[in-house]
Amino acid sequence: MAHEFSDILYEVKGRAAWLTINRPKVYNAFRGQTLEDLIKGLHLAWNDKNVSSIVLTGAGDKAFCTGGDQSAHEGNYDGRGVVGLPIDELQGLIRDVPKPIIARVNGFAIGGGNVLVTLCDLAIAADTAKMGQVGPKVGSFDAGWGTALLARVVGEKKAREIWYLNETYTAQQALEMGLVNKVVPQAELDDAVTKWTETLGERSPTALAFLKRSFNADSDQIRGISNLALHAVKLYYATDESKEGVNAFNEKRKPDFHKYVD
Ligand SMILES: CC(C)(COP(=O)(O)OP(=O)(O)OC[C@H]1O[C@@H](n2cnc3c(N)ncnc32)[C@H](O)[C@@H]1OP(=O)(O)O)[C@@H](O)C(=O)NCCC(=O)NCCSC(=O)c1cc(O)c2ccccc2c1O
Repeated sequence: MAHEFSDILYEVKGRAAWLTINRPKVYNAFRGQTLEDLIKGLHLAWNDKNVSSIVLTGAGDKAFCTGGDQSAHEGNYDGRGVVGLPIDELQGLIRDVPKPIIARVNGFAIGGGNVLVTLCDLAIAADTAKMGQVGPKVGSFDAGWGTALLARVVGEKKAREIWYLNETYTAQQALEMGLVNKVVPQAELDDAVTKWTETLGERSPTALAFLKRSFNADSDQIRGISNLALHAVKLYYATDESKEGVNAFNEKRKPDFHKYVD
């Protein structure tokens, strides 16, 4: 059965559903509709008995996902939900789908894109991929999954460095800090991902589902911090300080936050 989406591609290959964010002109940044499509696609994959694992990726070779679409961000984003994006629903769903989700990191994974990698069960990166957080540079923050779960994955000092300094890390550095499981040459990315989806297709789905739930149970209180932080971000987005970050990115200049120091 063909499924119509505007912002993603949905394809079942073997026993895996591949969800590809298809907005290469904005480096696969997401707007409200992109998240609606991803949510629908994940539900499709969850309910498809032929699907035993899910691949999340971005179109082209430049970007996996660069987070919220800054051109669709005027105080709030352009969709539904607390900040105009059903981001809490998508992030929760990535954890709730009882099937392993592999991030196929084909390029930049920045901001909310990096949070998606953090949330996925597994991640394989092309050697050309680059990862990082930009929140304090662009007037945003994704606290909860973006911070507390990241700290579990890479360690607290590293997570603080990533969020405070906003450097861009290579795929090899991401591997060393435990943010991705494997790095392969870009030309071998699809083969590496397919090999893992084939292996997962041979494993007991019920055992995998129990394992995923058990890993989740240990960190699920972070969901509460995420929900709380989303409301904090909504208040922050209404400030001139946050708007300076968004405007600076869209105007391709450095932000000037000096006057906001308390
Ligand atoms: C990814 C980059 C580091 C690439 O830099 P580079 O210099 O190589 O290229 P350009 O900057 O010129 O980008 C090329 C091209 O793509 C457009 N683009 C890139 N990212 C975005 C984006 N996110 N939105 C819109 N457009 C984007 C860029 O404008 C260029 O277009 P041209 O037409 O001019 O060619 C660098 O681009 C970068 O740092 N991008 C990320 C910018 C960003 O601000 N991302 C959002 C961060 S905030 C966020 O993601 C976020 C998401 C959430 O879901 C949240 C949920 C809850 C709370 C907070 C959240 C949150 O903060």
